[in-house]
Amino acid sequence: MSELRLSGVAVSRGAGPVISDVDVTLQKGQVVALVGPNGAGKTSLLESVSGVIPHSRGDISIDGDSIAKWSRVQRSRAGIAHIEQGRAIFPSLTVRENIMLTAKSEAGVQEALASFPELEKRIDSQTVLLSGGEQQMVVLARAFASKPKYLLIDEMSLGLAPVVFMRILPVIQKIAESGVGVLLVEQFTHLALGIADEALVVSGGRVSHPQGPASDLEKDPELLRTAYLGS
Ligand SMILES: Nc1ncnc2c1ncn2[C@@H]1O[C@H](COP(=O)(O)OP(=O)(O)OP(=O)(O)O)[C@@H](O)[C@H]1O
Repeated sequence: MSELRLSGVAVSRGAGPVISDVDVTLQKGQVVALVGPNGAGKTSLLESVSGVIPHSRGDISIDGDSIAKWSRVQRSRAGIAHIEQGRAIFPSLTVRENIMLTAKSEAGVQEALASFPELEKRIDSQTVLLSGGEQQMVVLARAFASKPKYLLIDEMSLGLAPVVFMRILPVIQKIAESGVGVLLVEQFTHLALGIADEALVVSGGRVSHPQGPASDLEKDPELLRTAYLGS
């Protein structure tokens, strides 16, 4: 089965677990939104999947193989890409040079650019000269050029106006349609639910609404509010 699976995962930081008992299944081509209030443990969870920090309980597997003991590099080679919070670009490099870091060849850059037409005209600009939204496109293009199977995205909208982020969302959707499983952590909950196939809510270090159709939460503000409150 081609899927990234978290089963009963807990992640500890310092004194004890910041998030526990999380089950997530992410299939290729699917967008799963992981939403919840600040401090709920979303970033910690993504970090435990890509191997930035270890998980303390449960199991994480891809395509049926446990990756619990794998290093960050092994997970990345197996196809897990992680866009961490903040604009992780190299500002003094051009857009082409940034994408080349993962694409490795000019053909790979061209292939990535086909999904990011907005970047084509800026390809030889220094990335620092781009707008915040364009810089996030570069971050996405670089992740896409690494040909991930699973892409973890942590709050790409930070520092962006919703209207700017709304230009990025269809690109994330297109990446998923190309066969990548996307686990999306996003502060603009409704925008994330709008492109997600499935969603779960975490609150107070627990899953307060288990993974299910994103439309259930999108259409029912009371259900979403209750889940955010953690009850
Ligand atoms: N490096 C760290 N060391 C110790 N505790 C941390 C560390 N990073 C986060 N925490 C704590 O872990 C808990 C979960 O934080 P985390 O950033 O994972 O949540 P989040 O849901 O992503 O929140 P936000 O939306 O604000 O980023 C918080 O109580 C936070 O204070």
